[in-house]
Amino acid sequence: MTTPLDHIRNFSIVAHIDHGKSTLADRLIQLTGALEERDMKEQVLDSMDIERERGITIKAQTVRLNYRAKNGEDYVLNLIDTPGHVDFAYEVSRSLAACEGSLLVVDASQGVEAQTLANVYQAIDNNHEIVVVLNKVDLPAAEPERIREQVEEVIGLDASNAVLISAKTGLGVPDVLEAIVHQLPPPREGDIAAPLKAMLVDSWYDAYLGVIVLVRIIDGVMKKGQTIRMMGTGAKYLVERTGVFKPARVNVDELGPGEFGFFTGSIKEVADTRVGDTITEDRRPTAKALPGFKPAQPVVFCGLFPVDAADFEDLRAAVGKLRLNDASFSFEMETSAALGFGFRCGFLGLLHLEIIQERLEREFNLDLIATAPSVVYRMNLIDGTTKELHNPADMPDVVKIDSIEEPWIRATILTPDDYLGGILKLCQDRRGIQADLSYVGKRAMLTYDLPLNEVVFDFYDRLKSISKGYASFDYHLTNYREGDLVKMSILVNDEPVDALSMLVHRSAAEKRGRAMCEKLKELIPQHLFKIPIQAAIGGRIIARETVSALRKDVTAKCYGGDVTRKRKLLDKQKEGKKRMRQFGKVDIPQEAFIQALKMGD
Ligand SMILES: Nc1nc2c(ncn2[C@@H]2O[C@H](COP(=O)(O)OP(=O)(O)OP(=O)(O)O)[C@@H](O)[C@H]2O)c(=O)[nH]1
Repeated sequence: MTTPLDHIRNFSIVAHIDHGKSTLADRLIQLTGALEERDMKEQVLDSMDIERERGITIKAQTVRLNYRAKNGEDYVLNLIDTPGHVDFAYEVSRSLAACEGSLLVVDASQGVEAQTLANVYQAIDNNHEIVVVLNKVDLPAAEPERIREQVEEVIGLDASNAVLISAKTGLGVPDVLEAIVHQLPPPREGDIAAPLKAMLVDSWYDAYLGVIVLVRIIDGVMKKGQTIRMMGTGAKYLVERTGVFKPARVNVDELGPGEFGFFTGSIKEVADTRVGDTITEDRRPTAKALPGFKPAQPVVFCGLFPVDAADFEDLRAAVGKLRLNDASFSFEMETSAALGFGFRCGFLGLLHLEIIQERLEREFNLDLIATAPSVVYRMNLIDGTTKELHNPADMPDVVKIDSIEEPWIRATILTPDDYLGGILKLCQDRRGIQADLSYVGKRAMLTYDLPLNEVVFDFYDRLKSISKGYASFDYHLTNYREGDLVKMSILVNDEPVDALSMLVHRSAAEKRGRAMCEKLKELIPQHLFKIPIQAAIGGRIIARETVSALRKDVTAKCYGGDVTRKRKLLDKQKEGKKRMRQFGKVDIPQEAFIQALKMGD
């Protein structure tokens, strides 16, 4: 039996990272009895280990909560989880498009932050009703009244009904459930007699069931035995199972208007499902498809190579597996003169890159070398064509290039006033153009336009260190702009190392070249000969360092017959070698490829 529309509430939780979204979600699940206490692992929504360890949420999930309100009525509350990090802003936007309301969680000791703003504006853009939740009122530093005013002043939301809670102790959380029922609207439309119309919200691969597709039903019903059609791709599938997450998977007979749930059918790959696509019944299709979404585009690319060339096939299998569950991660084979066979991989951002790299190393036990992350450049060629460049090594001959365009972002940074000077300098050094500066209480809110290429390396780390962790940051891509960009090559022992080449702005080339050479000098161990390290643009050397030659044998110290000691030292040396790659005659440690890019400006 399906639930009447006016007894359904579909909502998400939007918040700045660490303001307590997952803790609140856990509490709501617990209070509505969706999980037995003993099954209640901390943060059940963040199912993957890495997510739990890092305390971030990657995959948007949804949970059905059954709630008997104080008025005695039974409601179905669907909580749609959204990730909080900027790299996954796209997933946030599509989850929001599938529901009618949001809980805006703000840490009452911290106040409004950059991602609070970015996420709540997206909810407002999706016509959401919003319940303001001020969390962490148990903390001595909490100032709920001040933060309530701040929310009204900065975001322009009415916060007079704000719910004051501690997700940690549980204080006030029952009021959140009442607020969901009384302040958020039921689904706006939904005709059970109409042809099936459902939105494809998400999909992922499950080892037992194959591809699981999360849907939001708009009209009609979805049930086992139906042949459904994906209107965007035209593909047809037989529905084998329908169900909901509580958060454990539970089969149901059918899904009706306004409801969230999943279905399975013999869908082979996640790539066969397009998020935002409209699903209808093949026999009786709906007349009009939903507007749909643009697919998430990778914005950062890097090469991933096995340290040991013999691991290439394992790497191929591993990236294939990861891709099954993450359509926003892309890869294609790449060969590098320096690193051999590997893959050029595309990511939504740097965090996404780090997560994938970590999963490959940890879950698949691979030792990897990641090359310099690069953004996607547009090359306008003299012959009138335009080429997208994902890899600096593929840069066309300069004489063929008319102009190069690079992606720009608009960044919002909130920071205590004390650190403003340092942050302005950082943005200026990264070719930023200031668009606005205003104040949110005692904090400065900075808006900057920046080239993405200057942000992908270590902008976020630098921002955090300059502001001692107090500044918050969010960005979105805006447009492509022409830039005076050149390809800088790095030569080690006179051999170009293609994996270290990068595009840089001409004005920054020398500084960056020098910094790279200095860093590499520290990272490359001494050999028995002198190793020159050079940075070059075309044939012109712009920076140079030398690793001096090593004279002594490490074992020379162990005179006499202490064989074990000698063996230990040699083993240690071997251990150190494991994560090195040989280039010509030179061993370069794995970490050099990422470390060399971190500039201490
Ligand atoms: N004192 C106190 N701490 C809280 C409260 N709610 C959450 N926390 C803590 O704040 C930290 C962040 O909470 P999370 O629920 O992981 O935050 P989140 O917003 O889900 O973070 P992401 O999933 O990374 O976006 C955790 O260490 C929580 O234990 C609260 O009411 N009081």
